[in-house]
Amino acid sequence: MDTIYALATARGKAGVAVVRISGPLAFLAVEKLAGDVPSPRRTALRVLKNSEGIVLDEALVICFEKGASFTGEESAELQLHGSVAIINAVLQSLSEIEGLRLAEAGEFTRRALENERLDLAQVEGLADLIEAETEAQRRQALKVFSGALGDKAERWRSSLLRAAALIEATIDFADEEVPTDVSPEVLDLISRTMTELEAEIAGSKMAERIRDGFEVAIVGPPNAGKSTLLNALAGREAAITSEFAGTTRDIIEVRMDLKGLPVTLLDTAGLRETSDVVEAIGIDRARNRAAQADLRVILLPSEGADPEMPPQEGDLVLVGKDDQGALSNSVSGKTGHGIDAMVSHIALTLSERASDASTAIRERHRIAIQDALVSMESARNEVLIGADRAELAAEELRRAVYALNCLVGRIDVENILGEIFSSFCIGK
Ligand SMILES: Nc1nc2c(c(=O)[nH]1)N(C=O)[C@@H](CNc1ccc(C(=O)N[C@@H](CCC(=O)O)C(=O)O)cc1)CN2
Ligand SMILES: Nc1nc2c(ncn2[C@@H]2O[C@H](COP(=O)(O)OP(=O)(O)OP(=O)(O)O)[C@@H](O)[C@H]2O)c(=O)[nH]1
Ligand SMILES: [Mg+2]
Repeated sequence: MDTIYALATARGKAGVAVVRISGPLAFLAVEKLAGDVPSPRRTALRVLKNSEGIVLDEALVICFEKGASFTGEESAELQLHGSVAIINAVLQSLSEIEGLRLAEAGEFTRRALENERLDLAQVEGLADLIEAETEAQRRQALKVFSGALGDKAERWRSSLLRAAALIEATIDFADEEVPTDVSPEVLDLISRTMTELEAEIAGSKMAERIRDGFEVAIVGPPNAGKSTLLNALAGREAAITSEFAGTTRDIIEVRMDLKGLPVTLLDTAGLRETSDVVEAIGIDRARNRAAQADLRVILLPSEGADPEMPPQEGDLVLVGKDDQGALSNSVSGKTGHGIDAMVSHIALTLSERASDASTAIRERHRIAIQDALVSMESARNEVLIGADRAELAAEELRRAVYALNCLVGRIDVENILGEIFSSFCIGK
């Protein structure tokens, strides 16, 4: 096993930079740079020197013994002054030590997985935790990182294994005079587990939304003030505005943290009949994207005007350009009137939906759970057909267990690891 090292903090100037080392030679590397190996898990202030005795930095050094570290391996941290030159000098010195090499992206976490410090779902939670930009994303990722999905999978798994064991027992004792009928208990175990899996699937779309962000589209006729409103929300001139109807053509996207929720706001072309070919393309795009968005803010040019798109549940229909707030349902990108109320409504609507989110946060999870459900459904049918189908029922249950094993990465890991770790940074 190689000993790996990497900068664990972001590149560039910073107060402190952390270099991580993990593997069998981690302590040796510390000894070469710091002169000794400080007591494990205690911060020690040391002067770091390279092999020629040149002082590189005064740093805090922490050693973690094998079996008691993030990776599970012998590891160490060098907490340096965060200067580019110091980081480069320290990384250079480490590279000169025989048996050490620079870590690949996510390699520390990969080792934590291999040493069973984390399961696969936790690794994915950790990836999301590092990516998290809003409060909702942080909470969701932390839940998965702390093992919530793995815990559930373990419960489902043991229910299915128990059902399989009950069935297998009847196969072994099929010759007995009065075999006990286990099917009610088996059916109950399967049904209850299926209900839980179905709930998990139902909430997974919402969990993916929290991960990737909600889309909120601003739609309405040309000149309603859509782009001005977007700019007001974004706090910058993201879209061109003008007094000419038909100014916006492409969809303009602005990513925002809306009261803790990740939201991509979409400004769209004003909807109208037009003979301008390019404008018509823009209007087509606007309609399609807006129809797919999680929520629409439909801007009307005046009170009582017909909405350009039929509002769906949760959509906001507002009259634009109402600078003084003369109307109750209105907004002005120019004066900011009504914007707070609008943002509150959007945040409330989306967070109500977000509360249905499950711990299955990725498509991979949803597919594994769906696979398990298909097998459980078949198992249930076999049990219902009768005792002579016991072997088939047990086989289907084993298949469902296999799918759950994939979910937490007990098996079939290698081919998905590459994809998962490609999103990690070096040093994690
Ligand atoms: N400086 C520093 N801060 C950090 C990390 C780190 O590696 N270094 N982390 C890294 O991502 C996170 C903390 N996660 C960690 C998880 C496990 C262990 C660890 O040593 N685990 C041992 C001992 C557990 C214990 O003492 O209770 C183990 O699991 O055996 C360390 C950090 C966030 N902050
Ligand atoms: N008084 C007032 N004028 C506004 C307001 N919002 C926009 N305007 C003006 O109305 C005109 C059109 O604004 P835009 O934001 O470009 O309108 P739009 O809905 O994006 O128009 P298209 O891109 O053509 O669909 C510009 O001259 C803006 O300055 C507002 O809240 N109050
Ligand atoms: Mg516009």
